[in-house]
Amino acid sequence: PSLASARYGKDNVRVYKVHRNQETGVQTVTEMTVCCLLEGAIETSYTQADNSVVVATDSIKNTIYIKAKEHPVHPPELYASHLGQHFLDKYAHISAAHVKVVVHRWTRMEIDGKPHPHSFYRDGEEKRTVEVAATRDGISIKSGINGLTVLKSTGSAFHGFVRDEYTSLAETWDRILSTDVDATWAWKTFPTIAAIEEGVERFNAAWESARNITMKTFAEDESASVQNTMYKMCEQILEVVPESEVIGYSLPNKHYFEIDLSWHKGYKNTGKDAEVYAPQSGPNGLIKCEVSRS
Ligand SMILES: O=c1[nH]c(=O)c2nn[nH]c2[nH]1
Repeated sequence: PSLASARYGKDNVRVYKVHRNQETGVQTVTEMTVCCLLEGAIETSYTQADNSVVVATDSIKNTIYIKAKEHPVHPPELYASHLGQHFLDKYAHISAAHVKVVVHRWTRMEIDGKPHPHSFYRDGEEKRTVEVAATRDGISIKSGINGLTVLKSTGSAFHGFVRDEYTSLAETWDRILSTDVDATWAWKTFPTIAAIEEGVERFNAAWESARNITMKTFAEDESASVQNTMYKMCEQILEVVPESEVIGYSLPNKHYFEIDLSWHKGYKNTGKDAEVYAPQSGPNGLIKCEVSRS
């Protein structure tokens, strides 16, 4: 047997960092969960119990905190790139560092109509994500939004699909559409950290654009299907984020079933009279796509 692939490191490293503006007293917080895995000339640690090539996962965990102290943690793309590049610079036998950063929401409270200097709340379990692969050929970055749960009560249809002896689903011109948005945008590979720092504002701008495009398209599109609506989102993000190369979406179709209540005093609760629905935990549709620039 031979080792086909190997990477190891520390997962679920929770990091919090505060920035204190001494002049204004305004404090800003970032909370993230980090996974950092290393690849390289580490085969003998698996095949021959040779630990001399192992940067301990505990040391990797320490490095995650130290790099958060040394570098900005926002935008997460910059922090993840600094963290990944560190392992290439420090350990000649490491060929790649794979860093995943999941940023949690701490939205500043507005108290009596004013932003509070040091109080925040979790307005949703939506996450901002970054996956970085730092290699000696450059740094590839995939940014994303995960767990943004949305629903529209109309403006969604699904008809004209294959109808055969396996089909029981009724066609609809007016249905609820709900999903948990998992969107990603992969950047052109950056040759160096310097190239990333040059124009670093691109990352926050892209996240804002992707989030706004997702919500606006979801809300305004007279959706013919999840497939077509998500494709429209991809087209727009490619256009608005010129350095993006591939846009991906993975959208569960979280069904809300009509409930026929006609057995009870002839209640009308289906079709255009439907008001009370049964939200389904599963099964759910799952619609995926990746759209590239060319
Ligand atoms: O938007 C949808 N796409 C599908 O492929 C599908 N299949 N059942 N319902 C569906 N809704």
